[in-house]
Parts: sequence; C-alpha cells; structure tokens
Amino acid sequence: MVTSADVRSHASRDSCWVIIDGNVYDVTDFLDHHPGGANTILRHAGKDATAEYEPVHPEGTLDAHLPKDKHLGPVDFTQERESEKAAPTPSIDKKPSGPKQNPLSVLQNLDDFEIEAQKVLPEKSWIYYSSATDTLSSHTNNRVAFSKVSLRPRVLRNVARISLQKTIMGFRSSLPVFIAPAALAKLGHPDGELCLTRGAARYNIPHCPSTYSSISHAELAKCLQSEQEAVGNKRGTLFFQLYAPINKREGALKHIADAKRLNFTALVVTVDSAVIGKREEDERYKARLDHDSGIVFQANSSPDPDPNLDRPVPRGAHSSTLEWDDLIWIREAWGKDRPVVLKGIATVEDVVEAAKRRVDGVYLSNHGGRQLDYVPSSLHTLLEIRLFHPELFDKLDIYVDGGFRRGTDVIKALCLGAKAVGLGRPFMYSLTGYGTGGVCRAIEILSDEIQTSMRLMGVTNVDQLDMSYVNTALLELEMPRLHNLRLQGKL
Ligand code: HEM
Ligand SMILES: Cc1cc2nc3c(=O)[nH]c(=O)nc-3n(C[C@H](O)[C@H](O)[C@H](O)COP(=O)(O)O)c2cc1C
Repeated sequence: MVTSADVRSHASRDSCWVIIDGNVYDVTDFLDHHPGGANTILRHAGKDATAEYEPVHPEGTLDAHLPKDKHLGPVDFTQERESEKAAPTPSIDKKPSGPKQNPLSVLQNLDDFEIEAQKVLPEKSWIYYSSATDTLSSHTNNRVAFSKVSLRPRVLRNVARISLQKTIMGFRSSLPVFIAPAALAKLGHPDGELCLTRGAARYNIPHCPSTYSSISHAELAKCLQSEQEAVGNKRGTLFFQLYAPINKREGALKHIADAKRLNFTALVVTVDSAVIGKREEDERYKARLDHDSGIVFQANSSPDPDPNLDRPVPRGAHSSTLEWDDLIWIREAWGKDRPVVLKGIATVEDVVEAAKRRVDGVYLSNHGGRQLDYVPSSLHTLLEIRLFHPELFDKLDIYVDGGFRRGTDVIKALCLGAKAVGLGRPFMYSLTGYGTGGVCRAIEILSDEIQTSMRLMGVTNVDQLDMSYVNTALLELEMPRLHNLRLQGKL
C-alpha cells in the first residue's frame, strides 16, 4: 500500500507518480515516451488521473507498457483526514449544458454531424477531433479540390438497378467507402470504436481502427465476430493501422503479431508521421492547461539542434527512422497472403517508389490536414498519377482520404482511379453522442448520396466511373510544372 501523502510528494518531472483506478504508478521514466506528451501526464503528477486516463486508453495499456516494478500497488487513504485525500484532478473540461442534439432522422448530410458533435463535445475533445496543422492549408486544400473537378453526366440510360460494390484491400465491400483510422473514439461516446466496428459490419464495409484505438483491438475483433454471428454472415472486416513505435522494429513486430492473431485482414502502415504535426489549436489548449497547472513552459524543439546528440526527437511520438527498406521486414512479418498498404502518400514519386516494393496498395492522404502544412489533397495527387504515371493504376491499388463529405466527392475520386475512399472525422462526429446509431445513419446518408448521384450521371456500376465523367481542367492548372518533364521521365 502507498499512502496518498506519498503520492502527493512525487509531483514533479524528476519523480512523477499518479493514481489510476485506485492504484499508484511511477511514470517518471515513461514521461518522455508518452505518445500523448509528457505534460499530459505531468498535469496530474501526484494526483488521481483516472478521469483523464480512462476515456483515452484501452484496457490493459498500463500492463502492456509500464514495467511491472513501476506498478506500486493500491493507494491507501486511511492515514488521511477526509479533506486531505488525493482528489481527482478537478474536471477542467466539462461541456456546460448547451443545445440538445437533433434526432438522427433530421440530419441530411455528413456536415450536419459535425454541427451536432460540436454541441456536445467538451472543448478538448472537439479540438482534438477538428484541429489541423499550422495555417490549415492542407486541411482547406482537401475541401477546395472538390470544387475544381466537375461532373459530366450522361442521360437516357436505364439506371434502375445499380451496384456500389468494390474490393477494398481484398475485402468485397458493399460500398466504395471505409472507415479511416482515427484515434480516441471514446472521447465521443463511451462505446468508442465499438460503434464504428458495429456500423461497418452492419453495412458490410471495412473499419480500420487506429494503433491508438481507445478500445482494445481484441475487443474490436470480438465485437466484429459477434456482429457476424448475429446475422450468420461474414459481414464487415477489420484492417490494422500501424504506427511504427519509437522502438520501431520490436514494437511494430508486436503490433503485427497481435493483428495477425486477431485476424485483421489488411495492414495499413502510416508513413506520414515521422513526427507529429503542429496542431496549433491543440497546442494552445494544452499550453493553457499547463500554465494553469503551474507547469513551466519548455519550447518543443531546440533552436539549434545538434545532429550528433542522441536525444528524443521533438514531437516524435512514433519512430522517426522508418524507411523504405523497413518494408522488407514488415512484409515478412505480415506474410504474403494479406495486403500491405502505405497510408499518407502525397506525391506521384512516392507512388513510383511504393510500386517498386512489395506493397499491394498506396493510400493517398495528408492525414486530414493534421501533419505537414501545404500538402496537396489526395484528389490532386490522384490527378498527378493519372497525368504523369497512369500505368501505376495497374500496378497497385490506390486508396484516398481527406475532406470527403458527399457522395459526389467519392464519385470524383473513383473517376480519377481511386479504388475506394476513407472518411475520418465524419465518422468520429457521427458516433459523438449518438453511438452506433449515428454511425449507421452516416453510412446510410453517404450510400444514398452515392446512389442518387450515380443514377443522375447515367452510371449503374461504380466500376464504370472513369475520366470521361469528370472535367479536371481547373485542377490540372495546379499540377507541378517545371517538374512535369522529369515526372514523365523526359529529364
Ligand atoms: C500513466 C498515466 C497516463 C496518463 C495520465 C495519460 C493521459 C493521457 C491523455 C489525457 C491523453 C489524451 C491526449 C492528450 O490530452 O494529450 C493520452 C493520450 C495517449 N496516451 Fe496516455 N496517459 C497515461 C499513460 C499512458 C500509457 C502507459 C500509454 C501506453 C503507451 C499511453 C498511451 C497514449 C496514447 C497512444 C495516446 C494517444 C496519443 C494521440 O493520439 O494523441 N498513455 N494519454
Ligand atoms: C481525430 C483524428 C485522429 C486520427 N488518428 C489517426 C491515427 O491514429 N492513425 C492514422 O493513420 N490516421 C489518423 N487520422 C487521420 C485519418 O486516418 C484520415 O487520414 C483523415 O481523418 C482523413 O480526413 P477527414 O477527417 O477529412 O476524413 C486521424 C484523424 C483524425 C481527425
């Protein structure tokens, strides 16, 4: 037993203890390895951190990541007067009761879910879901690109019966759409990612949970299985999104082994996150909390980095040393039978690189505008491939995400050659407050929009969609220019 007075006396960066669920943990050495940042924990140093910890970590996190000798045992309050007990950190982030969410039947499009989510999400969670990097240029590009591609509908065709089925990373999906990896779904609903797995299974589309799922991957696999047993059918599938951890190979191999054991059917390796982007809204909010908790401000990066010093990489929550050659052992560990896809590619050159490696697909993405600023939308990169290296579409499968909100957005990407489209924030917003029902309604709306637009375009099968159905002249104006000749192999 550890007394709560003891816990209170370990409240600094040099010695940091926290209480979680009645047990005391020494997290001093872990501070600089915490993917959510050291200050996130330091704010609770010497206190009860359960209320902050619980909604963002799956069961078993402490057992899996904190060495046993740092589990100091249950906290003993008996030697204290009631008034001295280590109280939970005061809840700094409760949403004052505001307007109620509209019934799901009233919502008409995926943007409506964003409005409803903002009504109920506490400020910190809203910022986490909605924020993007630096000037928001990458984030804005994602939406703006859709307005630069118009549709070219054909008429007088029988469009009564249509098919939306697509094979996505080896899985025959009912829609050309999947749920993109997004961490911490429990911020939006206590069932967290379970809502996404259930919704995806019920509509027979894939769900790709994040490495940082707030529900454990094992629970998601169990959830999928029980959804499938309920209908006596193999509906839905789970893909595994992999961030290579700081200890790269060792950590990644452990994730891959878990993914295989739990029967995840594709491995999606995120490659755009050597460091975490500078999401200013997030950082401003956390800096305010730090200031209020008396944490002394420290700049993120040294103004004069010394390449010879072996220090943790600033903003380096995951491996910053992942390279193309690492794909060899990743493929070996994952095996040949199930697809490996690289997520976070933004240039045609990197698609060429990927095609030389043994990967099954690339997933064009600027991470919803959350990583590097001024990165093109995935629609833009698709067009680059189409113009400069169209043969790549035959060599590997190309998936996309970023700013997709409408059925017509999905159709445009399919016309340019994408196999399927991922959506991140819309599904996080859809589960917020509404749970599984919200996710189901979001999928229904998207499916309805895709079907309606296809019929109005004179198309009965998603595989018929090609460049003849779009006018890309405006977006073509933005293609890299001086670069063109090199891209075409003429320089
Ligand atoms: C021991 C006390 C811990 C506390 C108080 C704590 C608290 C938090 C909080 C509040 C967040 C949300 C993000 C933020 O507000 O910055 C977070 C994120 C996270 N934590 Fe912890 N955590 C603890 C331990 C751990 C452990 C042992 C792990 C295991 C690796 C872990 C992994 C993560 C991950 C992966 C994220 C998500 C990062 C992201 O996507 O931004 N945490 N943590
Ligand atoms: C709240 C949030 C968390 C995310 N977490 C992850 C993650 O853990 N892994 C990852 O590869 N991408 C992550 N992403 C990026 C998404 O997979 C996806 O690329 C992006 O959300 C697509 O843009 P959209 O939100 O406009 O649909 C996250 C995005 C958001 C909004």
